[in-house]
Amino acid sequence: MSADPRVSIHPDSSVLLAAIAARLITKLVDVQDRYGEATVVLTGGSMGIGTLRAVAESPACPAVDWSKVNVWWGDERFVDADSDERNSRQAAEALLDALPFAPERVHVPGAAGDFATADDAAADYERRLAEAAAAEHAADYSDARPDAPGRLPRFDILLLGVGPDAHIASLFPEMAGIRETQRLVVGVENAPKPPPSRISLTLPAIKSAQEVWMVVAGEDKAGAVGLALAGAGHVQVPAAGARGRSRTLWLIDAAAAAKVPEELVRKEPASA
Ligand SMILES: O=C(O)[C@H](O)[C@@H](O)[C@H](O)[C@H](O)COP(=O)(O)O
Repeated sequence: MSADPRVSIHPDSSVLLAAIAARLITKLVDVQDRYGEATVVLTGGSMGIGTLRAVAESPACPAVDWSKVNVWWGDERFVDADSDERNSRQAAEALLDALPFAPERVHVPGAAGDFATADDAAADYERRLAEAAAAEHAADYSDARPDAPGRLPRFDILLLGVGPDAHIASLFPEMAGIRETQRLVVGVENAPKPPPSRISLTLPAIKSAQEVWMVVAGEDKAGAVGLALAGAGHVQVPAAGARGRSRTLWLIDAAAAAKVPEELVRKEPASA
């Protein structure tokens, strides 16, 4: 089961980021109302980190009980733990350090100093996901979630940026990661976007999320966005394969929307 994409276009990237932040806060509050906790999967890049900064700046930020938010990463750069290139470190600076997140709920993928290879760190991350899935299974959170797949905890919202080549997380066109159908996490070497070593959820893991939100801005993304929404194959255009179980939301600015098929466009009010 997966949801067809819906597209929401905002005039520019700063309006877009504020709108994504408002939407994310509202969604986290709704999920917490229902289950007592909520799970978000973060991503890197300017839009992934910009979203977190916008959440921190939002007046509605305190509406979320941040101590009951579970955090995972859709991908991480396999570099030393204290490197500024780490998605998790950038996320900490943008949002997590300023709020009362519970350390045991924040699941940072392994770093280069702790594992010999990105594959080793990926295997560790996959094991931790399975442990979280098993723990959830014993708790109310999963009782309310009969559709949760066995090897993954439930992901309520999974954020993805999109590269100009249409990569998502660290799944790049034509490479092994985007072709993976069994493993949930892979180590990636020779990524075309630096740094070259990375860890990434695979498409089956991404597609387990209840909601997948694609957060994209800039005219250099228009081609990738247009192809993805026109239904290209996911091996060539990884972003085309990203789908949530109940919602697939493309939150994009006008520049990135230049090549979106007209029938998919749903205009947001400028003030949204
Ligand atoms: O670690 C990373 O580099 C990312 O997770 C990557 O998938 C990113 O989200 C896209 O490249 C979009 O990045 P921008 O938002 O900066 O264009």
